[in-house]
Amino acid sequence: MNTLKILKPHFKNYRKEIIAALIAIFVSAFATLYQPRLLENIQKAIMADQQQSVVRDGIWLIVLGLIAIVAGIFNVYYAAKIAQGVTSDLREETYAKIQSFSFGNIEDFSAGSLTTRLINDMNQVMNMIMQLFMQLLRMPILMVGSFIFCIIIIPRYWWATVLMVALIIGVGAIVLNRMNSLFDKFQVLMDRISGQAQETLQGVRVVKSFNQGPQEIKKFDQTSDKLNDYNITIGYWFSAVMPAFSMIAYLVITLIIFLIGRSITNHPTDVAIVSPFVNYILTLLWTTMIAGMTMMQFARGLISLGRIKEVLDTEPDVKFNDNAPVEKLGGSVEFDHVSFTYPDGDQETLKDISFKIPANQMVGIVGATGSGKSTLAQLIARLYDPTKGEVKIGGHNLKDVNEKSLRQTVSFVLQRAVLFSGTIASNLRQGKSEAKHHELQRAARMAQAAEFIERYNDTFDHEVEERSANFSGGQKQRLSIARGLIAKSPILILDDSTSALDAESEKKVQQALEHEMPDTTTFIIAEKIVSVKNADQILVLDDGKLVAQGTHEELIKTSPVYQEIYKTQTAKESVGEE
Ligand SMILES: Nc1ncnc2c1ncn2[C@@H]1O[C@H](COP(=O)(O)OP(=O)(O)OP(=O)(O)O)[C@@H](O)[C@H]1O
Repeated sequence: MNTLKILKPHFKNYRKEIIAALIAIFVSAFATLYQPRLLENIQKAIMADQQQSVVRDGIWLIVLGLIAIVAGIFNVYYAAKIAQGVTSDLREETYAKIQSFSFGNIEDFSAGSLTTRLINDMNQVMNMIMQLFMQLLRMPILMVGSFIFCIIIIPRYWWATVLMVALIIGVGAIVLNRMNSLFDKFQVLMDRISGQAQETLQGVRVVKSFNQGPQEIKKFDQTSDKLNDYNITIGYWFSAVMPAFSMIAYLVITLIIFLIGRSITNHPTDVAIVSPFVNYILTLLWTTMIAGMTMMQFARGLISLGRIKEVLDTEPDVKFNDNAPVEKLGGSVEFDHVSFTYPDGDQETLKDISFKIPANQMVGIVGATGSGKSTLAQLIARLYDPTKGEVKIGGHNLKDVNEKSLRQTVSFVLQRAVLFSGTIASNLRQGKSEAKHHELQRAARMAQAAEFIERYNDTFDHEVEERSANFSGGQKQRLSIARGLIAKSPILILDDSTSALDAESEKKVQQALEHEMPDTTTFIIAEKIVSVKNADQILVLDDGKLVAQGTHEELIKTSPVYQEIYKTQTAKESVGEE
């Protein structure tokens, strides 16, 4: 029930709709309940030959029927409005929360799981709210009402009604219990099958190029078959339980008719109560069944709501200081005894790193694969916080700054170029929303992207398809570099961002950075030393430690790690040349 609390603030926005839905529930329930009573009156009036009463109650019967229909329509309308509105607000709240998450938070949940929660779980919650305002509140009224009327109509046989309710609840509880465990397993398999489909479709190129299609189909089929088995078992239970409930109800009805038949000479008007009694008993039967099914759906909705609550209850593990002024922080970068362990890691990825970089320098970061280069860069952009030590930009500890200040100061071009569906312009403007056309042109020219953009008839308005499937790896990298350059931030990080560029283009990008952005501190993470040879200084990482710092000329003389990397790379190149 604690879980339901997260809906409370959202329900407050739909007070009027909730009141309207509740009124509709009461009206439709009352109208439904009172119709058999009118039927009883009509039958009694017919038996007593009271023509006027027959007409009057007949008209009332029709009016009540119409009221029930109209109230039912209103009920569905308002229930849908509340369910859709509340879910949409909750989805927006959850999405905003996810946006505040650090990389670490997102990795903890996994991006796939967060997507499932935002879409599948939200749908379950929507159904749950819809059921709450359509069935869950209406069914108890109808159940209690028809139970009471059953007893009022034939008080001397009250025990028959009680017997039926007891039997139905008993059988229902056994089935509900069994169904719940089946639904749990069903849900787990559903998650698995959607995960499998998502993974395979996202990696469709790998699947096809390694001819993994048949294996993937087999894996998918296995899960799908299991899902089918559960579906069939659930179907069996359903197909057995409905007739069982009906059988119980009809046994009770037969019993009552038998008992009434036996005493009809003493109570001749009892003929008129048979049909309303049957009506109430059947209402009691179907409302109990619907209540049971609704409760099952509600339970599934609660599980989904719990999964959403987990997201909302998670505190972002990187918190910014909203009270600090929004300003550009300056271009100097300092690491003061920084160590870092990934949230799910068991050993330090960065170990006691200290360095100071003055503003406007070009800095290379080199080291073997896995030595911690990207991790170090991510700490400058505060995608993670150091486990020990401090990272400072322009003399400010990053823990004390406003998020806007940091984003205005640091532009990060990631190792894997990611573009969003839209246009080339909309992607570049993610770096600076108000960028003018000439600024787009300038950034594209510096990133060596202008040439291929100009070839499109619609240039910067050219469409970027979903997952940027209509661009080559090199084109994506150039566009993502242009996006990083557009804001002219004081600090620019290029994390192996030129790896898909040919040597000539890479050189041109670097020259453009040097000449056109002299007021920028640029970090270039590179696999190849040749990419950073001209940097003002180079940081050399080895197994998470900063083992050397200096210019290429200095390092080639003093750093064994650097010499080793350089030797291997030049040896490879000369073998390649031969
Ligand atoms: N998100 C993560 N969670 C846990 N461990 C990680 C994560 N990202 C990287 N690591 C680990 O941290 C270490 C350093 O990774 P990092 O990406 O910083 O290296 P790198 O020097 O940039 O490598 P490369 O040159 O291959 O890009 C690696 O051992 C890697 O397995």
